[in-house]
Amino acid sequence: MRIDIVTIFPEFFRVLDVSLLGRARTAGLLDVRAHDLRDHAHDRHRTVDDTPYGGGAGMVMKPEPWGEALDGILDEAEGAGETVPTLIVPSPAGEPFTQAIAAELAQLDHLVFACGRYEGIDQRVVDHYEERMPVRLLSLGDYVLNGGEVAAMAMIEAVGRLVPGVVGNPESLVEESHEDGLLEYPSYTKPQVWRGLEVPDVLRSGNHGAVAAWRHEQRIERTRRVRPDLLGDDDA
Ligand SMILES: CN1CCCC[C@@H]1Cn1ccc2ccc(-c3n[nH]c(N)c3C#N)cc21
Repeated sequence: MRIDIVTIFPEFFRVLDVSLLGRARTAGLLDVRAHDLRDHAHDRHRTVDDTPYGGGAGMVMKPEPWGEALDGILDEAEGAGETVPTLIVPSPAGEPFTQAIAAELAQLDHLVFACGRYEGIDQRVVDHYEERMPVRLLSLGDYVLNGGEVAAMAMIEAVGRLVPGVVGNPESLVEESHEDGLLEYPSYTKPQVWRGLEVPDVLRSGNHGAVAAWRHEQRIERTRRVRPDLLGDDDA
């Protein structure tokens, strides 16, 4: 999978050079490229924002630098005969980002993240590119961030780890929280007793059926307690 990120803070994504996603990049499973939006602003101050039409506080990101940056990525993809990438725009006004959407995006060949700042990106950027490529406005959650970078990072990690081959043991992706609508079961490791707290006996029983049943019951109980909204009416 190729992932392009357009941002005024490309250095923010250097963290993607480490850990699991860093190894995936080295292995060629993920091709992540961060682009500096200011490289596409050609005035002396490399200006990417301006005052909002209609007045109001704050500044809005100008459409021209976005057009030049996104055209460059699209033109390269089209020139290489690749499938048209999907544009992901992190936004508090977007559709809630979920594990199901992460799994859907992990099937695609090429994602482009447009990370806004200030009060957001001129609406005509989304309107224009909806004519050229699939566009998804996605929200990380119901709270306000200062820009799209943190959301893009979270989405890239959630999607990247689902790309085949990135996670060494695909089994570890099964029964994760939200993977099948339930929260994950509690995990334990040695020592058997820590500060007077013991590992549940069933986990040391060697009875795999009993362990599986206990873990499933723990998932349902934890989901019912913490996230009853995830359960159907007859399970809540
Ligand atoms: C604060 N400032 C004025 C109010 C509107 C937002 C703006 C800041 N801002 C600019 C671009 C941008 C993109 C995403 C997000 C964002 N916030 N919360 C989420 N779940 C997000 C996502 N995903 C915030 C952004």
